[in-house]
Amino acid sequence: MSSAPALPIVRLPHSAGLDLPAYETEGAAGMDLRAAVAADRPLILLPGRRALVPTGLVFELPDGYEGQVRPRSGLAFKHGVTCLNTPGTIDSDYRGEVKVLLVNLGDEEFEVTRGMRIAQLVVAPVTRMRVEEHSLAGETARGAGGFGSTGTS
Ligand SMILES: O=c1ccn([C@H]2C[C@H](O)[C@@H](COP(=O)(O)OP(=O)(O)OP(=O)(O)O)O2)c(=O)[nH]1
Ligand SMILES: [Mg+2]
Repeated sequence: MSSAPALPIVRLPHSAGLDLPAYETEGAAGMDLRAAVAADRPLILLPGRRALVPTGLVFELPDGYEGQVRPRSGLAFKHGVTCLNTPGTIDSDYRGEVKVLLVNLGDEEFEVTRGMRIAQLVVAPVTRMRVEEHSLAGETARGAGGFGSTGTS
């Protein structure tokens, strides 16, 4: 990982003392993001409700990359807690605090505590295209078929 591109991160006061996002294993694709809620005020996520959870961090993603905020499968499996807008998109020119939009799809309330690993950030290259308007779409074998047009067997 020493040759990996640098990801500059600015820490906001409310994430003081929290571990920075980190890859938990050698081959992990995502670095886990931690909740920067107050230690004495955990966030209670009632069933069916959503909340924007602060990370207390500003990312300066290098030009040509995006951040994808993705759910953690453990939280989803054990508690029904996931990211509502998955994957959340962090633009390389975004200089605000990265937040995680959690939703509780389970049937019990869920407590988000300070430092809890609530989501993971995957950094991916972005391809941007120049949009050109045309009057006719080129022909292909598929044509307009979709939504199961090729059958199930
Ligand atoms: O899970 C997320 C998704 C987005 N963002 C931040 C970073 C991103 O660059 C910005 C805008 O996100 P997006 O483009 O998805 O939201 P929008 O509704 O289109 O807002 P905008 O009009 O600001 O682009 O919000 C987060 O912190 N967490
Ligand atoms: Mg947008």
